[in-house]
Amino acid sequence: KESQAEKFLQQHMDPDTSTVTSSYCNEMMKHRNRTVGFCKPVITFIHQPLPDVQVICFQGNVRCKNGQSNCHQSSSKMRITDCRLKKGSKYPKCDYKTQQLQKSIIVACECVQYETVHFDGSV
Ligand SMILES: Nc1ncnc2c1ncn2[C@@H]1O[C@H](C(=O)NS(=O)(=O)C[C@H]2[C@@H](O)[C@H](n3ccc(=O)[nH]c3=O)O[C@@H]2CO)[C@@H](O)[C@H]1O
Repeated sequence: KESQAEKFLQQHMDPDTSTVTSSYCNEMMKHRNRTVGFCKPVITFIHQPLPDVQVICFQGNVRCKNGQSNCHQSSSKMRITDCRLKKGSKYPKCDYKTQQLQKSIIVACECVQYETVHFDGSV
């Protein structure tokens, strides 16, 4: 069974892509088998080297959306792509809008290895 940290990498990391095409999200959601069983409403992919993301666990500590206090906000903007489910798309035809952005991101970190385990949002 993959750990939360491995799941985060699988679900959110794409360091090798710098610019995306309009079909990026639909392709990624298929390749990363993120559309198993239902269409996830929002998924963000991060186009930064892994160390740039792991260091966020040592940056601004902020409250998570779920009230936990182990979220951290990146002190610099990150190159990301937001994939948002288009209205009216029905599983298994999950149709996503691709939006490339540069924003500060908020992730949750596990205190043990200080690994990113959850994407909380971007601001
Ligand atoms: N503080 C914590 N500390 C430790 N663990 C924590 C904590 N909080 C949750 N987990 C765990 O994380 C796991 C998980 O997958 N949570 S998830 O909410 O579904 C992820 C969201 C995110 O993937 C995506 N999204 C959302 C916005 C956006 O801009 N971009 C974007 O991609 O949508 C999803 C739903 O919002 C789950 O096991 C939960 O228990």
